[in-house]
Amino acid sequence: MSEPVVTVEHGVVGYDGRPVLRDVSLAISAGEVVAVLGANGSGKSTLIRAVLGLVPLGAGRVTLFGTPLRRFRQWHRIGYVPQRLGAGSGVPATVAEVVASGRLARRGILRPAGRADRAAVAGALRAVGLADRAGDPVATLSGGQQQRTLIARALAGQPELLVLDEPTAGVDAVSQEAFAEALRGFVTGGGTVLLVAHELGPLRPLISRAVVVHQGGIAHDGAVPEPAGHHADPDHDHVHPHGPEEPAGLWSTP
Ligand SMILES: Nc1ncnc2c1ncn2[C@@H]1O[C@H](COP(=O)(O)OP(=O)(O)OP(=O)(O)O)[C@@H](O)[C@H]1O
Repeated sequence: MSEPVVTVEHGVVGYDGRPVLRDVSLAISAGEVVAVLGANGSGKSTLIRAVLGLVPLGAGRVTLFGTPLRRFRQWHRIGYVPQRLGAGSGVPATVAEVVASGRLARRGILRPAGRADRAAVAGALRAVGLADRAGDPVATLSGGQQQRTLIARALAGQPELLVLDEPTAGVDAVSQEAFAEALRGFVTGGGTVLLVAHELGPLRPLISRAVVVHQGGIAHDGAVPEPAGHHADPDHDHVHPHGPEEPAGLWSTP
């Protein structure tokens, strides 16, 4: 089997001496689409930020594409979309400029954009359904369109791994569908995805594996849990047991 894209071994992360993740181990293989789920404040963002080296590990080990995190330099292989900034960030850049900034790690700051850069930007804009807004200032877009712009920015770098923190939170239904479509294209092309989500919505059919963070550890690693309320569906086959390990409130967070 090919080398895992991401591994976390006995990861411990805390802020100001307060532990958030106590002992987390995880391995993600190429082509997987892994959703990190869990209640508010359970440490989902902390987990993916630790994977990217944005918060330090108190103990344990992370590798990316087989290389220990501290020696990893091939950041062009990873696209990251952080949790959404608040509205009205006042960025005057156009949609195309923001997406083009996703090429910087590939082309180096000083080299002018070439044909491959322009093609990648155009392709990423098409993938998220924003080709017709390329010249518009980002600030004139809806929140969902702004989020799609950030996803296009990550796609433009033609990464092998996409890391997304709540990509569809507070995003309108049209943008959620557009995002799911873009992600489907990325995965069909062999990409690997690690995302944090509260609600999977239209992403649900794309997710191959769910990891539930609960009380500093991983409470579940496997099939995507059913959303709350699903049991009431008349066609729901009741075959799985309700164990005490089901974290309360997993699907009921706002
Ligand atoms: N930079 C920070 N400094 C101090 N504490 C932090 C910091 N970032 C997160 N925390 C705390 O760590 C805990 C986990 O936060 P994290 O953002 O990882 O959770 P989450 O599961 O992603 O939550 P949400 O679903 O609300 O985004 C929370 O109690 C949070 O308040």
